[in-house]
Amino acid sequence: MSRFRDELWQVVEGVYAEILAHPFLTGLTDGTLPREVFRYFVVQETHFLPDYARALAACGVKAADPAAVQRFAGDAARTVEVEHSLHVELLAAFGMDEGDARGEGAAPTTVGYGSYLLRACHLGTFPEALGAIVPCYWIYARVGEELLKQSSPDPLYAWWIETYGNEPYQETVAGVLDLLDEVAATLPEADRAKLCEHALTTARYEWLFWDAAWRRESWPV
Ligand SMILES: Cc1ncc(CN)c(N)n1
Repeated sequence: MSRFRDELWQVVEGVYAEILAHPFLTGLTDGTLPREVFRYFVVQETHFLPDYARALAACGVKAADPAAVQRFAGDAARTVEVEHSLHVELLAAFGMDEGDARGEGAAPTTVGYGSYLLRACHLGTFPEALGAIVPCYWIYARVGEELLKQSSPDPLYAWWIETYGNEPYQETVAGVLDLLDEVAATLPEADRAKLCEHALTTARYEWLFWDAAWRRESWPV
């Protein structure tokens, strides 16, 4: 039986292929990614992750099913516990703390991506919120799984890869994809199309986020 996730993957897979081919990601696995580019990425993650956690919590508010409410509320908390903490530890490896990261400010792509997620999760329906949020989970899980096959000679990069490639993160994402299939089965075609549109936009933002780090994007004025 065909699953909605397979349909959705067809929508984002071209973007995912570009992500895997991006020099930021190939540089993570072969260890050639300049540390300064990774440091920039970690700083931007410390700006992004609180908005991501807020978007997850807002997505949970929209869910009708108590199990879905619990999932997104729990994932909002885990984002802070696991992902944000990882990035605070990575900052420490660069001799920085959260205050230093805040001092560097959020780049245009970070502001744009966080704002888009918050907008979709606050102003959209539950399926729209889900569409916007799913690529954040799924693309990181696929990237983690793929990169873990090679890992990295750089211990900092290997640590980052393991967080997303390892079982706990993969299991979390598998649960969200089961939920996605269940929800999509109840939706009219027009709502599924909207869900896919949001997913394509956030998948593109995922590419942009890595690309912005690669370019060390800053506000031009
Ligand atoms: C930009 C971005 N997107 C997704 C994830 C995975 N939660 C993340 N940590 N950062």
